[in-house]
Amino acid sequence: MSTIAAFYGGKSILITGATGFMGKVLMEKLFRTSPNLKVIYILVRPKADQTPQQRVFQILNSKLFEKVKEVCPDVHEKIRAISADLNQSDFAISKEDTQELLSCTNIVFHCAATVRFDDHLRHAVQLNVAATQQLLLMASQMPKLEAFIHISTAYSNCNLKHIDEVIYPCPVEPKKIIDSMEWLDDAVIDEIAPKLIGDWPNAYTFTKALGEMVVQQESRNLNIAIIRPSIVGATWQEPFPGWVDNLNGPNGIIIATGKGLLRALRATPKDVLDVVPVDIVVNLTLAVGWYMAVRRPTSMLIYHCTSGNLNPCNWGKMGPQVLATVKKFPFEKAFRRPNADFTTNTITTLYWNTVSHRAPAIIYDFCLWLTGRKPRMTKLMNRLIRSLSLVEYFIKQTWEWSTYNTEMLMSELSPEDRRVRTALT
Ligand SMILES: CCCCCCCCCCCCCCCCCCCCCC(=O)SCCNC(=O)CCNC(=O)[C@H](O)C(C)(C)COP(=O)(O)OP(=O)(O)OC[C@H]1O[C@@H](n2cnc3c(N)ncnc32)[C@H](O)[C@@H]1OP(=O)(O)O
Ligand SMILES: NC(=O)C1=CN([C@@H]2O[C@H](COP(=O)(O)OP(=O)(O)OC[C@H]3O[C@@H](n4cnc5c(N)ncnc54)[C@H](OP(=O)(O)O)[C@@H]3O)[C@@H](O)[C@H]2O)C=CC1
Repeated sequence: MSTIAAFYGGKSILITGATGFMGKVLMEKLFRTSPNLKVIYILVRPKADQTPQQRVFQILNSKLFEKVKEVCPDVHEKIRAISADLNQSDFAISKEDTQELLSCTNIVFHCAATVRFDDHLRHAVQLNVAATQQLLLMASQMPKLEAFIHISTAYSNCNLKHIDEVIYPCPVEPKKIIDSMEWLDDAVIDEIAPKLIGDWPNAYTFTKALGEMVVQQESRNLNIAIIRPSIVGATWQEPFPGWVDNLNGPNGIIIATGKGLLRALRATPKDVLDVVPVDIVVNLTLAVGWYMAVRRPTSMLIYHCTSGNLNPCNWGKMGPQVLATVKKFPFEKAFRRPNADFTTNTITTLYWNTVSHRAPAIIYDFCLWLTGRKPRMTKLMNRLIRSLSLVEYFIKQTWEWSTYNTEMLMSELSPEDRRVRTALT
């Protein structure tokens, strides 16, 4: 058994964001490789008229957890869904549940966040900054806590071109932002948000940077690490290739290409696109949890989970591979046969958006209308074009991330663990 997997045996683990894309894969890996762990506490909010327990039941019965049921048949007993809402100042967790979390937790993985690029600043601050501050306060009251792992993003300092594994000071003090959100109304926040966000592209990356500052300021005597993944894509190997459950990041664009919706994408073929599979991010996350708890570094460490300088992939390689794959494995109910190409400037992008995206959608909807069916393609195409405009910032430029700490950690792993966890190189 791997040293890292053995480490998590008998542990009580708290995961926030466990119902999300990354959180599910993290939870699955823990149950599959450390079935003798004691318990995984997950903070779950009620959603779409499902109770937290119903949501957990649905996740455990999904394809992602098929292997877990074989190696950890008592998984239902080992998962503790705690009703919580990180939008509330006290997380709306009951006193009993809070007491159990504080007295039992050994490891915290903080994955929860709002990852939308168009979120209101108030919501992004509450979730990505204030909730992190509140969780750190809780963690400081956990006598058995061995490590606190905070998931940030490699783009928290995307206003810089070269990013080291350090925390960069933000121009605004996080506590002041949190306090001001409590008394400013939405209209005023909308007015001042662009000035507050400054040269960050959106509220998401700005509040993730603030969240890192809060982790640094409120670390007290906690044993903390921050992980910064770049663009996280579908699973590469574990528990099986190609698993994804959302349209975020690359997923929506690849699916839109496969469905024949996307015909033109503004990107420069030679530019490196920094994508990492979610199982690689999770492997690093578990390795960091083990390293921080066992080796106890004297200071907080930041780990970049990026592929650009270890195993670079550029658009000129990624694009044709995606096209070939979606042609080889065609999507059901595709709008058109997949075919797409890069545009390299605003004019050609506007032209192809009109000719290949908007016009065919309008014609298709007109036919739907003529035949008495509800038009829907124009709305979907506009959503896709809007999504592309929001991710364009991340596509049209490249960054350099140093990976010294991540490579140092890899060198500390046993041969067995290194075999499993170092697919980045
Ligand atoms: C040769 C050419 C080959 C071409 C192929 C080559 C491919 C190669 C690989 C490509 C690599 C690209 C890299 C991208 C860079 C990512 C940068 C991430 C960097 C930071 C990473 C992070 O650290 S964090 C990352 C996660 N954070 C996001 O990535 C948030 C984005 N996202 C949103 O911020 C919201 O999504 C946003 C957009 C507001 C919409 O918001 P919205 O309200 O309009 O839409 P919603 O998402 O709410 O979805 C409501 C309805 O729209 C439908 N829909 C949504 N997206 C859709 C879509 N793309 N295509 C169709 N349909 C879509 C959905 O199915 C729903 O349908 P329904 O209503 O029926 O349920
Ligand atoms: N995906 C990516 O490309 C990247 C992601 N990251 C980071 O990884 C982490 C996980 O991202 P990802 O899994 O993609 O995000 P998801 O949006 O898939 O998951 C977000 C998680 O946070 C939870 N959450 C959101 N709001 C609340 C709330 N009010 N109360 C309780 N829980 C809440 C969600 O719960 P619910 O299911 O109820 O909505 C969900 O479990 C984030 O910190 C993100 O910044 C970093 C780099 C890249």
